[in-house]
Amino acid sequence: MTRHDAQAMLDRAERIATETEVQAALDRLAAEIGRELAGAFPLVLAVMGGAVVFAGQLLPRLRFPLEFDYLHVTRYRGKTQGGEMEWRVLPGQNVAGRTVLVLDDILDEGETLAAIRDKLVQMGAARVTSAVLTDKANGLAKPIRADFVGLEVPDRYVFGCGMDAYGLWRNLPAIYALKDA
Ligand SMILES: O=P(O)(O)OC[C@H]1O[C@H](OP(=O)(O)OP(=O)(O)O)[C@H](O)[C@@H]1O
Ligand code: HPA
Repeated sequence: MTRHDAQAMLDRAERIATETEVQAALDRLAAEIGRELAGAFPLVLAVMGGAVVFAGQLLPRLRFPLEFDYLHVTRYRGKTQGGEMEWRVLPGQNVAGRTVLVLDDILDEGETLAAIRDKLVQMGAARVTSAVLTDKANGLAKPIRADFVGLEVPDRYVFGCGMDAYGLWRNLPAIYALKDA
């Protein structure tokens, strides 16, 4: 896709959450997470690459001791339909015995987060919790619920705030839905 195509995609998209709404959701999420996990010295794991913006904006709002690390798993790979799960970076061995907080940008069909939870449990995590910036209201019986949810998004392909559309626009501070999705 060219720079022109990328701009045209954004111009045709519908904004579904403003930057102000995203920032308010982050404030609320941080407060909720603090109430639940402040005393747990959690290991916070960002799911690369979609969680990069969410993690970067949430972490400075968490005012308690924690450790940070990341894992990388993908199943969309620049497409708008999920496929086979590909682990690129496994969680480190430091998860054993820990309370873990997984951060991801979106809970869609739930396959990715469920696989991460199963992996962390298998690796000996004492407790696995999760926070997602967005939860897609797609009516599916998802295999996992997130403990902390920033914003509900409609059943459309969304992008911005770390989420990509065809590999693009993770850098937007607001959330958009593709016109034709
Ligand atoms: O609930 P699901 O239907 O499993 O989808 C959610 C996952 O899909 C996206 O990752 P993607 O595979 O696009 O990789 P990315 O993080 O590099 O964008 C997103 O970051 C979540 O991890
Ligand atoms: O709607 C979406 N947008 C971006 N990434 C995603 N990964 C799963 N669903 C989505």
